[in-house]
Parts: sequence; C-alpha cells; structure tokens
Amino acid sequence: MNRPPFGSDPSSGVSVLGRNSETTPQFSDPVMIPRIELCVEREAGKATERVVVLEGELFRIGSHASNDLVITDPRVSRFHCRIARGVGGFRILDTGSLNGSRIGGVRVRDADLPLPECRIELGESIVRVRELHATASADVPGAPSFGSIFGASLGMRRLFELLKRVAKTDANVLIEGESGTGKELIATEIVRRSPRANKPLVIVDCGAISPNLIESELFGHVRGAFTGAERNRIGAFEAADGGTVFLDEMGELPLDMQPKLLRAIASREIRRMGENQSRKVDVRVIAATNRRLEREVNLGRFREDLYYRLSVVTVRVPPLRERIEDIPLLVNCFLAALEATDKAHLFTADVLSEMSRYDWPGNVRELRNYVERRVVLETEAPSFRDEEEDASPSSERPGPSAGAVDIEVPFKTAKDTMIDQFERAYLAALLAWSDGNVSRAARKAQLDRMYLHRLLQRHGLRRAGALE
Ligand SMILES: Nc1ncnc2c1ncn2[C@@H]1O[C@H](COP(=O)(O)OP(=O)(O)OP(=O)(O)O)[C@@H](O)[C@H]1O
Repeated sequence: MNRPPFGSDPSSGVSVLGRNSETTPQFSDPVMIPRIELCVEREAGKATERVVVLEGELFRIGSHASNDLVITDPRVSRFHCRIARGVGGFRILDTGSLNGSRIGGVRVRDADLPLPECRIELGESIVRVRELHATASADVPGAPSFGSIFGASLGMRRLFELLKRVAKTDANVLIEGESGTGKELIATEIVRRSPRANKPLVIVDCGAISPNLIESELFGHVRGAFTGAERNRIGAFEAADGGTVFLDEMGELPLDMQPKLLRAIASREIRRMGENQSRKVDVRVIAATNRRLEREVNLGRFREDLYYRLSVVTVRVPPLRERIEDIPLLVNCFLAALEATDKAHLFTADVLSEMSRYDWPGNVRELRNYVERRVVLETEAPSFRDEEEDASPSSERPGPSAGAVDIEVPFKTAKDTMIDQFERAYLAALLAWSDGNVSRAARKAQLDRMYLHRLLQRHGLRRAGALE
C-alpha cells in the first residue's frame, strides 16, 4: 500500500483520499511526552537510592542483566515486570514473576500505575514511581506512516522513530504484539530499509510447522536424514545467507529446538539434519511473538540465553484498542488500497465513533476486514453493534450466498471478502459445536490445532491472541 494523499469531505467522518492531492497530514507541533522517574528505595531488604527516568515506550524490571532496571534480589524474578506507556498514562504488567508485584500491598498483574506517585513492591525490594513534568520531544516524526505502516497516535509515531533507527543496524529484533497488530508488516519494513534490503528475506512461521519438521525447515536436511527425506534440502538459514530470517510466532518454537537456534545465532553456524559438518551462515534474525517471552522464560518454557540473543532490540506494537485515534487514518488507507475512496460516506462520524468504542480483538487485521466487508456489502449507515454481534463466536450468521456477487467490486477484493466471511461463519459454528474447545474443534474439522488457533486469532474469535 502506498502512502495515500488526503483531501477532506465534510459529509463523512473520514477525510477522503484525493488521488491527485500532494498533501499528507503532518504533526508539526512539538509533542509533549509524559515521563516518570523510578527510584529503587530498597534492594533485597537494604535501603538504597538509585534513580532512573523512563523515556522510552517500555521499561523492563528484573534481576537479569538485560533489564532496563536491574534489581539484585533473590526474590525478584529474572524478568519480573515491565512498565509500558498506555492510553493516557503508564501501565505495570507482571511478566509471570514467581513472587508477584504489589502496589500498596495488592498483587497486580496488569494495571494502570496510580500516579502521581506509588511504590511497587518486588520481593524484598521497593521501587518508587513518580510522575515528572512532560517534556517536548523532537524525536517524534511528523508523518503518520513508516512505509506501508500507518498510525497517527503518539505510540505509533514513536514506534516509527525507533524502527527508523533499528532498520539501519544489524541488530536482532524481537517484535511483540497481539495478533493482527502488524508485526509481519513491521519486519518487512525493517528489512526494506536495512543494509540487507537486496539480500534474501526468508519467513518461517514457527506456529504453523509441526514440531518434527521445524528443524529441517530452519536448517535443512540431507538425503536419508529421516523417513521421507528423499533428497537434500537447504533450510531457511542457508537460503537467507547474507540476508534476514523472519521467525514468526517465535513463542511456539519447541524447547528442544531452542539450543540449535541459539547456536545458529550466536556462532553463526548451522548443521543440516543428518550431517556432521557445520556450515557458516550470515543471517540477521527478526522474531515476532504474540506471547510474552519474558513470562515463558520465568516459567522455564523459553531459554533465557536465546531470549537474550533475540531481544537485542524489543519493539512493542500497541493493540488497536490502545490507539483508537488511528482508526480514521487506517480506514482511509484501506479505502485507498481497495480503490474505494468513493465509499468514504459509509464511515460517518457516528460509525467511527461506534468503531472507537469496540475492543478490536483481531486488531488492525480485523479493522481491515471490517472495512472490506462494508465496502463489498455497501451497507448504508451500518450499526457497529451488528458487527460486534457478528464477531461473537456464538453467531450463526449464514455464509455468503454464491449468487450474491457484485462485479463492480474488484475480483480479488470480492473473493477475499467471501473467504473471510466463510471462515468466520465456519469457525463460529465449529467453536459453538466444540463448546470452545480448540483441540476438539481441530479434530472435527481435520485441521492442525496450531493452524486453527491462528485462524481463530485472526478472526478475533479468541482472546488467546492477546499477550499473556
Ligand atoms: N499500522 C498498519 N497500517 C496498515 N496496515 C496494517 C497496519 N497494521 C496491520 N496492518 C494490516 O493488517 C494485517 C495484519 O498484519 P500482520 O500480518 O503484519 O499482523 P501480525 O501482527 O503479524 O499478525 P499475526 O500475529 O496474526 O501473524 C495486514 O493486512 C497488514 O497489512
């Protein structure tokens, strides 16, 4: 999708995309960035005073040396908790710590920080958090896009600034975000702007490959390595030599594969299955996950050393519900991509306002599907409530009728919309049949369980896509 130029139409809630206009909205006023100060008042039971100021989007606290605030306390987990910017404030998220995080004696898992001042209790340590005066930042880009990624919210524009810096380096990157927030888009955009742009980019979806095939997928095999290995095959790392491997759904990588991946990253060597000889490879790794890997590390389900190698830079993509101000811009972009800017009247100010109250469990992907559906069905003044009901797993909405075609809509758009509607209807009925049990549903539909899981996340029919 190219960056769309904007015009405006007072009759609709979104600005209409004028194809010949040169103007793109820019945010030229200095942006005020809220800041907080963290002071370690007590560490492992002893009084102390160490102060740090949170300037970025994400701040990790724990006993592991890679945290932004390292606390040396045997009762503090390696990745204990994190503080992130949220809507109009800051949130604390406990990342599966053993002894918990408390504020005022109350255990918190995911909560707004009660500012202007509060104290977080971690093990035998106390961190005081204090709100500081917001400062003007020159670091927030004015343009509400980064290549094909769009977002006008402060969170997204700060993300673009980070991506710009990350893209120029050769550092491994870990992209965290719920399903449908644009992680793959971000990975592709980083690669496009990196020194490896003209080298191969190989994408491996760790969640969609069965555990017994993943080693061959990543590192290849030689003939006879296992039953069915009839010829030599190179894996993703060799295919990407000199370029980049994008490991999607990193949290699904089986534990026994993790040391092999670590070796490939740390010593830049791989070994094809069934072969003794090692081969040198030069690959940048970008990984994405919709699970909290810190939590997986604390629980012993993900190797700490691999996490450390992968998360040289961590990029957190906020869910759409935390940046609802992006919705009008995204609607515009999708209308432009569909060559349907003349349908902007379907998105009145009232519709947009209803859309901003919806939770968007399927994030930007769900929003794009919603826009496509409205365009194809040409629903006049749609009530967003209908959509919410349609999205519920118990919905019995019938699938599209094969006869209902509109040749005014481009073939690909119409086909994608039909498939999308079919998938939603099928999955909703399947889940209703299995009482929400995904394994039973997968057996019934003869689908791979992981694949079904991803389909459900994609359609916003499962909260499991949420970072947990
Ligand atoms: N900020 C954005 N601007 C424009 N399009 C976006 C944006 N974010 C996501 N999209 C679109 O939403 C869809 C989903 O994006 P993508 O596949 O990158 O998400 P994801 O986080 O990798 O999802 P999953 O975890 O399910 O693989 C794509 O069509 C993508 O182009």
